[in-house]
Amino acid sequence: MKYLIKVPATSANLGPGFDTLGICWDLFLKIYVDLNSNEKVVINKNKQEIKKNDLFIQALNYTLEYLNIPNKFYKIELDSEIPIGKGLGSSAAAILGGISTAEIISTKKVDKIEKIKIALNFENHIDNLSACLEGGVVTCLKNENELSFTRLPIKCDIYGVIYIPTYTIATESARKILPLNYPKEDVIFNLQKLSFLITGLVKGDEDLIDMGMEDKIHQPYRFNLIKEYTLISELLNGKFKKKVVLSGAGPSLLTITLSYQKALEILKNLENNLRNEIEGTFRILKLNNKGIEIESL
Ligand SMILES: Nc1ncnc2c1ncn2[C@@H]1O[C@H](COP(=O)(O)OP(=O)(O)O)[C@@H](O)[C@H]1O
Ligand SMILES: N[C@@H](CCOP(=O)(O)O)C(=O)O
Repeated sequence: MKYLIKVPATSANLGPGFDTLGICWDLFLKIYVDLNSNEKVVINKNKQEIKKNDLFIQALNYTLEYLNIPNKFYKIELDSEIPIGKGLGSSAAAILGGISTAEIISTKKVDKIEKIKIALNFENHIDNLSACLEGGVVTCLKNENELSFTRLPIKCDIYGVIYIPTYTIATESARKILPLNYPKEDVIFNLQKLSFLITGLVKGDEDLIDMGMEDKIHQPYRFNLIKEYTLISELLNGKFKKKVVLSGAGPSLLTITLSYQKALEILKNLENNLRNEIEGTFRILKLNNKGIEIESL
């Protein structure tokens, strides 16, 4: 038996939805699982063996043990399109990829909340995790008593134009720089912006989305780490009246639009104007409404 598991990239936060909102993209960690194997091996697409401390292997082994699966053989090949440490949820994809692979190997069903609970042993970002599992745009809830997520009822297409710098920022360090407490005005600012953003996404109203894509909880501290922010946001603000947010904890920068033509226009403009000034890459991402997919090969 052979399977392909496609685990999507995600952008957490979307500006004001810090630790709350996540969007799922058509960009994947692809996991090829062959159960007709007489060894246990996990390799990358260059046929190099993956190290045991990799999050995928850790989550796979943890889940196999959790499901009480005695030694089974498998050959797994990982082929990832998701850049690591750029704010596109590569770690959430690796963890959920490991959990979903264990599910396939074991033939036991693990429900979505159980998957999140297993994943929380490895990282705490329920915004990435729930968007990756569920697809679409997801809002999530985690406190001492509750763990839940739900997908926004969005009917429109959504395109992200994303700038991916050449350097990485570890999410852990981008969290350490945030304050412990916030002024009431900043919290109110975010609540108001988040309400507009969610309403704009649900109504398919790009003006409301643009009004909502601002934040005072994490971005003012994190933008300082991203030297290209001012150039990119001035261009997008001036020419297209668009807001730029961090994808996750950064360093990637993101704007969203409901029209592919507009996404293309923004992309070309950014590339043409900033080609000689910045080193990273621009690309268009499309909303993925499916979340994790499993195909028999
Ligand atoms: N298979 C893997 N894929 C992605 N990240 C991994 C993997 N295994 C371990 N990691 C760790 O997770 C980090 C990336 O996670 P994070 O900083 O949250 O960024 P991202 O936005 O890409 O998820 C890497 O620097 C690495 O230390
Ligand atoms: N809400 C988290 C999301 C981190 O996402 P990542 O893709 O950058 O790991 C945060 O903002 O810290």
